[in-house]
Amino acid sequence: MFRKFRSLAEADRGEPKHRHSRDSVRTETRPPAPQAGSLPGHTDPVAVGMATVRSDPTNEVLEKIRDEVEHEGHGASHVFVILGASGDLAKKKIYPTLWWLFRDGLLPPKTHFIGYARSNLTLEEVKKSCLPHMKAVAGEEGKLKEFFKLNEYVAGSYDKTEDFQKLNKAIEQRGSCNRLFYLALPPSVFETVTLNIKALCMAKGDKWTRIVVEKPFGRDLESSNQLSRHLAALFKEEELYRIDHYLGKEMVQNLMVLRFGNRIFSPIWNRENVASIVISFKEPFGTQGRGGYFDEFGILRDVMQNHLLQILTLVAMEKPPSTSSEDIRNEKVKVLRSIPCPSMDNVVLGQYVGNPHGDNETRMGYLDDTTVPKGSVTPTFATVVLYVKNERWDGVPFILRCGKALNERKAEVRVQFKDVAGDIFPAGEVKRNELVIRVQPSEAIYMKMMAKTPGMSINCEESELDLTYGSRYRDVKMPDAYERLLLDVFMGSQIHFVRSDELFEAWRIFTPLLHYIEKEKPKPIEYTYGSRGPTESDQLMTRTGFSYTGSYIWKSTSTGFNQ
Ligand SMILES: NC(=O)C1=CN([C@@H]2O[C@H](COP(=O)(O)OP(=O)(O)OC[C@H]3O[C@@H](n4cnc5c(N)ncnc54)[C@H](OP(=O)(O)O)[C@@H]3O)[C@@H](O)[C@H]2O)C=CC1
Ligand SMILES: O=C1O[C@H](COP(=O)(O)O)[C@@H](O)[C@H](O)[C@H]1O
Repeated sequence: MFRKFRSLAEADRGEPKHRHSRDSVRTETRPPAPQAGSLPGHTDPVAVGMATVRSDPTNEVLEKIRDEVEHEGHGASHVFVILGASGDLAKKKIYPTLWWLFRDGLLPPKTHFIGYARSNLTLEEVKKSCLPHMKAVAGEEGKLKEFFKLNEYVAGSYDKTEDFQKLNKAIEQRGSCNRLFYLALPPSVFETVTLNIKALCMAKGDKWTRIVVEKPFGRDLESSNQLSRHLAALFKEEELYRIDHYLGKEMVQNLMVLRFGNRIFSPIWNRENVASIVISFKEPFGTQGRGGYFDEFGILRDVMQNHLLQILTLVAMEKPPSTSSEDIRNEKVKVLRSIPCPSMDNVVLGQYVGNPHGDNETRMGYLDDTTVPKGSVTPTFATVVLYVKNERWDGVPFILRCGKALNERKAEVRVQFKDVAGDIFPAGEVKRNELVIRVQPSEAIYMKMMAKTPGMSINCEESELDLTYGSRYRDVKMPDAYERLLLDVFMGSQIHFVRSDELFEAWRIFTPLLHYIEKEKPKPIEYTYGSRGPTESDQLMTRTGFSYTGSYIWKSTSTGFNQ
């Protein structure tokens, strides 16, 4: 009755050959409930099957998980502490995510939530600020009330011992419990907060503590290493969960299955066949008053060094021996270690200016944002071409592109294949194949390919094999990236979290470029709000191996697709 599926915990233990149905997991081969204090690799009954929860059109899996949570929960209490509870991330992402997980019965029973921040707030005030983002609907009032009943708010500084003693007391009120600390905090208080957690708030006895860390993980190699050393002195690597929320996105997670679950791609996934790989991130809005934060980091640190580079590793890595987090992350690190720092010739930096013909918002350039320092040269757009110097990829450009205030919202991976050798068709008729994995919006995988024009003609035309999720998986509700990732933290799976050596390599690749920008302050190329970015970016892409013909026309036949 229930679909056969593997839980993330099973995957993380690297058990490729087990294909238990949910029932068999429960009745026959289910691993023992984790002992309190267990760390990654041990199955948490709560999380079993979470990867497919929202994919089941009939919600049977969801029901089943609820049932298991209720009847087979191993009994430990959990306290989830949100440090920085008064902030933007907490109200827009963390509280809403916890609410959705709670609402769907996916959290362990006896989970409590403690918000902690300097502001003197009441729980009622925290609730008021989060509610608009929680998307609760009519009929959920009772459940919502239950959720907030499990919440409390503690006001305290980020550096005083007595405040963390107070926090610890609040946690202890919940009895002996596993503790999760989510650091939704500015980097400036990171060190003092973690020192205080370690000194005063760790779980006792057989219970575990997990620390979830949000980016930025430093601002260059040196500062990141310093932070890593600091954290390593306090916590074990398996206690640290460095979030890159792109690793929680459906299509990013799908890369593994697409690549290693299909025979068809593996033989062509190499330098013999691939001309270029473009990994893009586009946003149609500017800094929207967040310019103060953004200006300190710029688009390279904000998006490219983390999200796009993480995607690159999943596209380029060799097949790991198993699906365990360590095996996967070992392969990702190998890819990063094969990437030399980019040369300035292979970099285009841009900054948006207002569109004089636009509306109020789009008329504003980056420098018109009052929170941005005057004359800032911080890039809001970047294209950087990287090369993976290994046997599989040597010479293939990995073109990373990201920008704010562009013409559309889009994140995608575009694998462009080489021209057909010995072409027998009229010159220019046959275009390159492309495999496009659209991460957002409206998830899709499509292969652009040549086909005979239907009918009496014998011409070739561009067409596609199209897996549009909106029509193929019409009733599926995709979980938000944070939902998957927070559940992973509860279950102790680190597959979708960044390990410290990955972080080291990511900063190694980008630090010389970042330092060059800081020192030399090259003026970024202006591009208009709402455009595709600087034309110099297209030129760089063409020069390094991407070919754009502009001839492809997509005809949507799907009713489920709404772009
Ligand atoms: N299942 C589905 O939902 C499917 C949807 N489609 C849709 O069809 C449309 C076209 O498909 P797409 O694959 O993008 O094909 P296109 O050939 O239109 O675009 C290919 C690539 O070329 C880039 N590009 C666009 N204009 C230029 C230019 N002037 N110079 C250089 N590069 C350029 C685009 O980048 P840039 O981002 O900069 O514009 C894009 O990366 C898209 O909206 C796509 O989402 C297609 C197939 C299936
Ligand atoms: O990490 C970040 O990501 C968001 C984009 O996330 P998405 O899930 O909406 O694609 C970006 O807006 C922000 O600047 C950056 O810090």
